[in-house]
Amino acid sequence: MRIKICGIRDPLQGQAIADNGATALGFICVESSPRYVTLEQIQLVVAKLPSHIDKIGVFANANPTEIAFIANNSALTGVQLHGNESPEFCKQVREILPGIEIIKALRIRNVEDLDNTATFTDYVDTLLLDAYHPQQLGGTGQTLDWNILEEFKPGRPWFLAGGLTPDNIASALNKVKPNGIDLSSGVEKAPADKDLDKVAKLFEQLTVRSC
Ligand SMILES: O=C(O)c1ccccc1NCC(=O)[C@H](O)[C@H](O)COP(=O)(O)O
Repeated sequence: MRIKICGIRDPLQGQAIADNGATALGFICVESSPRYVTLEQIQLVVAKLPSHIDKIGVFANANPTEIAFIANNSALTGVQLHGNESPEFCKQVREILPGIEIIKALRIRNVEDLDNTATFTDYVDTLLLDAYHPQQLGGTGQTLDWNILEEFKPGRPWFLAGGLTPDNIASALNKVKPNGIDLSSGVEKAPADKDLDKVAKLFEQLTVRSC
């Protein structure tokens, strides 16, 4: 299973989280977020990471040229579109960035929102399901309704996100069978300042489950 830890800013924290077993790290390229990172900060983190770690830039309603500039200049392996991007927009980004994983994040309120994920299947590599919050796009710490996800089998691999923590990850994975998980505030001391003890506890929980 893929394990993505999002909202990384500090190079040493990024390295430690990768050493713990994360398969992907996420960088928030959304200026209004308290986890925002500049291109230069991403470059410093990426320089410390092994090549097998996926490096994902998170954007929201950004210009495709800006997305491509950051992706190409920081060796990102993927971009996560976390705003109101349309399937057509995802297709455009995929054409501009061939060879880069395109992840579409969708904020799920109900079964209708879940059904809407099918409109993206042909235009993205991966889906990410996050909780809905009326004011914030992501990193909210809110969980979505796992009950409606029990039978969710989209035509693309998918990440479960939204309010996951070392304390609830086992319950989430008992109900839901995603291809990956994504955590941010559940393993933080403060926005973009990751708590390495919580990260270690997360991996302990995941190891216990896989035994
Ligand atoms: O984390 C942010 O601040 C953020 C801001 C704007 C768009 C997306 C953002 N985060 C995207 C992520 O992938 C988070 O990991 C995801 O929302 C889950 O966050 P959390 O509920 O805190 O685990």
